[in-house]
Amino acid sequence: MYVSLKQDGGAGSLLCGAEQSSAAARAGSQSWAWRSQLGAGAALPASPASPPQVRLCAPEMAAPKVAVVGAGLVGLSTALCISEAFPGCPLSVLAEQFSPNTTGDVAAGMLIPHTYPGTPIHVQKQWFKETFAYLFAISNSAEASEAGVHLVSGWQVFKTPPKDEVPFWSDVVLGFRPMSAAELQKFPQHRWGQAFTTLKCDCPPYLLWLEKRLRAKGVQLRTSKVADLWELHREYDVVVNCTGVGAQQLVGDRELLPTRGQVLQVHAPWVKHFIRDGDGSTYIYPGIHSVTLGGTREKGSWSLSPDPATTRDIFSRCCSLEPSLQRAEDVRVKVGLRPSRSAVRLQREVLSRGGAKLPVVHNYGHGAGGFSVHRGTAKEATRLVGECIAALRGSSSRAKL
Ligand SMILES: Cc1cc2nc3c(=O)[nH]c(=O)nc-3n(C[C@H](O)[C@H](O)[C@H](O)COP(=O)(O)OP(=O)(O)OC[C@H]3O[C@@H](n4cnc5c(N)ncnc54)[C@H](O)[C@@H]3O)c2cc1C
Ligand SMILES: O=C([O-])CC(=O)C(=O)O
Repeated sequence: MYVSLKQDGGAGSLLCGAEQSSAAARAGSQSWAWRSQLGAGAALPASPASPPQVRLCAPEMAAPKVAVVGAGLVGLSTALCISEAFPGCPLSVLAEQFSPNTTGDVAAGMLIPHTYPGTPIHVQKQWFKETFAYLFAISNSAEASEAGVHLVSGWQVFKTPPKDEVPFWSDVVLGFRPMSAAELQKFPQHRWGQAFTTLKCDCPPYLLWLEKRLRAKGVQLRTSKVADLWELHREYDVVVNCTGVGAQQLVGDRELLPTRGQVLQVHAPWVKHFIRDGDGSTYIYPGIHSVTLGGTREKGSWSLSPDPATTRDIFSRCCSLEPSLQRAEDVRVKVGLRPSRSAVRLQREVLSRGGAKLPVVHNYGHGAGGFSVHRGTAKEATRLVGECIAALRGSSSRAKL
């Protein structure tokens, strides 16, 4: 894959080859030109693997106003992708909560995919690949420490070898291999394991980095609870729904359920490698400033209160994997609700009332794997926003005939 540097409106942006060619394909079907807002972003370095910028020119129609509802990992990364692809469209992020009060602020932010049974594996793999490539570029840039994005190596250990010894994501992470006998000696209760290097996004830093990039691009970030997406139709032309588990109430999605997760964050700076029990119940994930110990998965529970018995249980399970954690200090307990669904909902919908219409793009339901796929799903949501804009243009020019 080749990389080229594109100067545009005063702000450089790195576009990778594959994205440039799809940009050309998409731009071919849209021939508008929006006012460029790129000047505001000139102080920041280029975004790694930015999506294509589509120049749209419709003198007869103002640039469509876009609202992203939700300021968690998914809302912020989707807004960033939209602002990179459609720099002339006024964009706002509206959310009841921002970092440090979102689900991603609880998560370890490890890139180890979880399988969505309702999404084809090749699609999940593509989302993971795009996300990995995007974050790998950040981890290799001078932005890495501010963004909280870093490489981490370690082991996933199993009491009995899994059916799928080589998971679909094995050629995306770095250096995937079976563990050696010497490595397995560290885990006397486990018989088999995988060693690899992956990426981790520490939060809040990663979320704050996304917010900073959005502000630099002139995106408005507003605290606001939306009771009904339709209430946005007077002010916005396209709405993107990234409300996580909040979508259950907002759009009445009964397939979406919370999966409660409790984790501990501890000070144990000597722990440098991640350890994950292959059954997913117990994990130790070292970050830049603390180590995340987990976890739990309680389907259907909406409780955000930490449970002291669960805290003791997590600590004891982690100590049995890594006994040196007995010396860990400064234990903080966090709880979050994973937005669980059989498949991420990535879909266009047109709401209509009394003859008026509001195009909506849904992007929610990332469950336990939001970090692993967020850039890939943000790109797909951005493509769907492009379709909404093209449809608006079509109806605007038909109305003029
Ligand atoms: C304990 C735990 C550990 C995890 N570990 C990992 C991991 O290591 N790797 C990984 O890939 N994933 C992990 N995850 C999963 C990951 O954190 C989630 O998939 C991801 O954070 C979901 O992001 P989101 O933006 O969809 O949701 P959220 O962060 O919940 O954001 C939803 C946003 O929508 C807003 N909102 C909701 N309703 C409304 C409304 N009506 N009006 C206005 N705003 C609204 C909220 O205020 C918020 O801003 C973990 C999750 C948990 C809980
Ligand atoms: O399972 C893991 O490795 C971490 C995670 O994604 C979660 O707890 O949701």
